[in-house]
Amino acid sequence: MAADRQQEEPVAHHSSSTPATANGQQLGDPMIKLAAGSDVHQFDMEAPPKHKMLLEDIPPSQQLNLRFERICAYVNTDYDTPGMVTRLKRTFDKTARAEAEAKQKKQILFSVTGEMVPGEMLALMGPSGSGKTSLLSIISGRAPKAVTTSGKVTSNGSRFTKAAKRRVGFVLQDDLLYESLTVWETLGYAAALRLPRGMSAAQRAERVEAVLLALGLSKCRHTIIGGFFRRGISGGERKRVSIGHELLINPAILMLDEPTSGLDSTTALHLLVTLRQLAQGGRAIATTIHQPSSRLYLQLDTLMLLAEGHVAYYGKADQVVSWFAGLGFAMPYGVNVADFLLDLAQGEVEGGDFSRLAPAAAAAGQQQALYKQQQALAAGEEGEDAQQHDRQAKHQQQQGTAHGVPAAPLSGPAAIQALYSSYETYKRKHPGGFAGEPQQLADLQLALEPPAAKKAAAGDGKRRLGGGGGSLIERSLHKAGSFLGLADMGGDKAGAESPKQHGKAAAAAAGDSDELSDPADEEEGGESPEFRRSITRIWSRSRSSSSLWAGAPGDIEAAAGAGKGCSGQLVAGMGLADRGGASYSTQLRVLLQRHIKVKRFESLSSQRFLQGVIVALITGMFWWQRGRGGSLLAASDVVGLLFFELLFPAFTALFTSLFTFPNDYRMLLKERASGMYRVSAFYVSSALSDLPMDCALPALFVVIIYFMGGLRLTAAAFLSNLAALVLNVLVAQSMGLLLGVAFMNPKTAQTVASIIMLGFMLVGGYYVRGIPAWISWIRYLSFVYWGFNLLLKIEFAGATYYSCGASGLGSGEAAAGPAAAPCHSVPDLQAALQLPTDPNASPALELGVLFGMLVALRLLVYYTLRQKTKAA
Ligand SMILES: Nc1ncnc2c1ncn2[C@@H]1O[C@H](COP(=O)(O)OP(=O)(O)OP(=O)(O)O)[C@@H](O)[C@H]1O
Repeated sequence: MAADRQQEEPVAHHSSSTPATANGQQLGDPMIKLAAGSDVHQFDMEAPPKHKMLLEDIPPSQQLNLRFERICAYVNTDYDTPGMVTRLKRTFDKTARAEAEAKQKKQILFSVTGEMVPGEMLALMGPSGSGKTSLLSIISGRAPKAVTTSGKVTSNGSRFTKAAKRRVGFVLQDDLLYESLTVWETLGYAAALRLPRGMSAAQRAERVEAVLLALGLSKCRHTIIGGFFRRGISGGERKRVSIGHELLINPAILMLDEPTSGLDSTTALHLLVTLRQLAQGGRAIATTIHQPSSRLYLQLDTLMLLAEGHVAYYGKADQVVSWFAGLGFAMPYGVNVADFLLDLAQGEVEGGDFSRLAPAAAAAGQQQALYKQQQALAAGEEGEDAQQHDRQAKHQQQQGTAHGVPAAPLSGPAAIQALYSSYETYKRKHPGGFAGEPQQLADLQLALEPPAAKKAAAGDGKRRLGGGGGSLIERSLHKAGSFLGLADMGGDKAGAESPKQHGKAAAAAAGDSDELSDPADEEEGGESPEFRRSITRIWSRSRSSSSLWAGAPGDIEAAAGAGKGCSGQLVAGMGLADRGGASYSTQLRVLLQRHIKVKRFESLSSQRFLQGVIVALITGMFWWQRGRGGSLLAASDVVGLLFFELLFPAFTALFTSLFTFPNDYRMLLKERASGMYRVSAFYVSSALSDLPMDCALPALFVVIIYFMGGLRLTAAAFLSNLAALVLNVLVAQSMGLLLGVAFMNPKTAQTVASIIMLGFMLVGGYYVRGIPAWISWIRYLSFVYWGFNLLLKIEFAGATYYSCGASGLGSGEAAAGPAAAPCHSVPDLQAALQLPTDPNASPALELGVLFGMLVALRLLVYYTLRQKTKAA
């Protein structure tokens, strides 16, 4: 195929040849532009010459051939009831656990085998829900844990190692990018994290430039990605940035999930042209694609059509029409090939020639035909319908002799089954199961056709490939004709043919036009990279196929586990990709910078500041200079002030941090899957990036209320108060992070957090003093309790307060003092104010417990985050 493309290069002069038309479409132009390598770039406004545009080719020695064998996948048919109760039940109740395990599994992929070959673009097509995304995520090692898989994935015939996985670029269906970063920043940070540590900053910048150029993103390099609230780059540009993110590492394998969805057809074409060029540079590319236009379809090399999780076709993209025509499903005239394929895979196309179909397919057809007959009889068909039915019955007698089945057109589930059964039959006879090479197509005829036809087909197979002659562009146009349902690119007969005739003619045309060139021709001009690539491809295909299909046909079924053709083993070596190229310190630095940049538009920070200042001012007004009073009454108010000073910043920090990891979780999973950094680097940098704000807010709060409230006026007391508050805030924040990461659902986390905080507040030592002994231990779990005790010690240690007047609290405390009778100093402040701790005792215990809590919670957060990323 690569060799074919090489031949297609020097054909610019053919651009003046008569463009063929089908359905009013100009066929010639796109083909000619695509075939003529240099003209391709006229699609791109800012495209530089080709040699500059693309990343460096992958040398043959570094190319990767990814083979996936007998991939099966299962999911639960029933959803998991979310929530803590279910989880607790599962943990402690054996029956509930058994029930959960026994939940019925639905098979979504059925023994799918194929390969990604360097130099080729494999398209996964199929109706929605046919399993395209699942297959792609399984072979890339990114399948969610909820999907049970079996089968085998190998690269270059060996285990798909972590090192090999690092060379895989995977573009998700949804573009997962930070909205507040610019295009340049997005790619720049990714380059800093993903490229080998040996690369200099200048080399990395060069790589980013190359990617920007290759994807036509230079113009929007300084535009932010944007999102719902802040407009940024366009949808097409977003998609290209996502692809660029993966291209940075110059991957040997690139997988893309629906890269063209949401794009207009021209932008989608630009994208596929670029992808095709990247493939030609020695990369193996696989992409799921929904409904490509004819122009887009022409970019595809290999096609795997999935129908309800089964392979209905796997082979050359330009042979698919003839393949299905050969099975009796002719493409109607004027239909886009992609539409036709999707209709087929959904059983929307009537057809099926039982004399050629596999026994299983024929059986399905037989059932359907019998059913139809019964229905027709029951309905008492009359007139034209009855005659037609009669004609069909006669036709069945003539055609259906091969398998002894009636021949009525198939549709619906029977047609789908017929399609994949036929492919499975073919696969058993053909190592590797790759359809569409001319010789194999000839074999298909031999395998499926009645004996009389075999002789002629065998004769055809002996014809010298390429004997049909004609220029490359003619052959290319011929191919286009077969895609679009034209039997003859001259266009004189095509329009007049019936769909059935047309299908057969298309089959013949495609068989003629897709002939491999003689390798000797290629060697005339020396061994070109394209030629080497094609050799690699052929070598790798033959090698892998021999290892795969060494057993006799039917071995797969014999080895079946839970499903047909499934080994029942988990896919080997499907762990996360290895670490990224950057050193740990670089990861920390780059992630820290990125975290800070990502928050550049966060109005939350200024809102939190404003909120803190206003609340502090109100508090200061209410407690205005109460700390200066010296009376027991003033001391009592100060206790309240200290408790509030502690609670407010702790609450704010805890509830804000609940969102930290749930917001970043998907990004973390995506980037971890690419091995960009360690979870710990992400975690530490995230915590560090929050630190300035976490310290600045309580500091501001403390400064305002400390002096307005008239608390102890010594530097040591002020700084200690501030430090204690920051420590407490960090503990509260860690608790918020833990709840956030444990539930990953901010709503649930909020509910749990409010219960916990309320509990901690109540047992904190201010509201309830006489907690029943059996439950009083709970306060030791409360960081509020320890923080409050610490603040009390800082404020009241060694201080003298006076009890004045009959109440013992006094009201004229401003003038109070030893001289103001009847005031007297209070010997035991703890007893007088019912404090939870002795203010004169050492604060070491409180400090130790709070530090311990901080460390323990942070470790727990890290552990939980790791577990979550592993389990995802
Ligand atoms: N984790 C899961 N839990 C339950 N069902 C799942 C899960 N993942 C996939 N499926 C089911 O598997 C089938 C294939 O899904 P998949 O997303 O692979 O299809 P698709 O061909 O990519 O569809 P689309 O084109 O709409 O993206 C669907 O029926 C889907 O509902």
